[in-house]
Amino acid sequence: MTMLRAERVTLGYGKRPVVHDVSLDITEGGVGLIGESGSGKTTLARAFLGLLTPMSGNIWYGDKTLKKADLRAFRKDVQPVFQAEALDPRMRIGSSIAEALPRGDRARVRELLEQVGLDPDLAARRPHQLSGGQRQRVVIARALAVGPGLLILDEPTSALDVTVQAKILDLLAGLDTERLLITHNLAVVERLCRTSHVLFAGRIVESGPTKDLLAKPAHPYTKALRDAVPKLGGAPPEARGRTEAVPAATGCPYRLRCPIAVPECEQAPALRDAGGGRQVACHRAGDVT
Ligand SMILES: Nc1ncnc2c1ncn2[C@@H]1O[C@H](COP(=O)(O)OP(=O)(O)OP(=O)(O)O)[C@@H](O)[C@H]1O
Repeated sequence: MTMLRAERVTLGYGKRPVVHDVSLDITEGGVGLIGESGSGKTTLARAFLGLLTPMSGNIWYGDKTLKKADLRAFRKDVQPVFQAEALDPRMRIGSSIAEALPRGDRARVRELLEQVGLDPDLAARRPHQLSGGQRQRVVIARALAVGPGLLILDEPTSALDVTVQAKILDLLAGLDTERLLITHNLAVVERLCRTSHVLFAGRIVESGPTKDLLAKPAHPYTKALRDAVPKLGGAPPEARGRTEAVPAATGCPYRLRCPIAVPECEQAPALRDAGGGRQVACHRAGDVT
């Protein structure tokens, strides 16, 4: 079942588009948006939350566009999970969660704290009296308060150390709520997202089942992301192409960094079907391995 759908969405600030002609469905099993800083992940998430109106294209919620949807129902059903730093430092944890509940139901606050693996007595504390991992659990409890069908998570674990990260990922994996997850961390999408989309310079360059995409990337950028994951005790990742080059304004946006670019890449490749539920925008997709 598709909960939300972006249909040929272009997004920007002022007149400057930063996400170009993106189509994607939020389906069961978790959907990941992967890409480096500035690739447009947060911008796309803001559009899915109804906080940014597309310059063109539509966001569909069921059979209605967000412009026409019942926004009260939508706001209950689709909840953001913000970074833990967004918690009000002056408010007690219990009040922060109660604020999200109708009539500030205190018994429900305790239930929610238990659901995210926290001692309900922590409700009396303020955010600075909790660890980073505990704070992130509070943020998740707050998002779950209204019983959403979909969580939109922006780097939910990036501020945490690896062992705490793993516990938060276990918690998220155990929830029966759908999720759209934004991250630059491939291990996170591997754990939580059945399907992933790789964004580069505001364009989807590759999509497909996460496992297949990481096992056998069809786009050189996906491969570079995968190969850049540091391995403990391993050699540093091989530097390929010019990793610092800005995206090309014309043709394939990745071509200035791409180690296998050819003159044909001056023409922008379309996102095309690559079989097995995968799509890729690369003239050299067959040569990436
Ligand atoms: N409020 C804003 N006003 C103008 N430009 C913006 C605004 N927010 C983001 N941008 C620009 O839009 C582009 C995409 O930014 P976005 O935050 O969506 O990327 P991101 O992939 O989420 O990056 P990060 O991982 O660093 O959060 C960038 O070029 C950024 O400078």
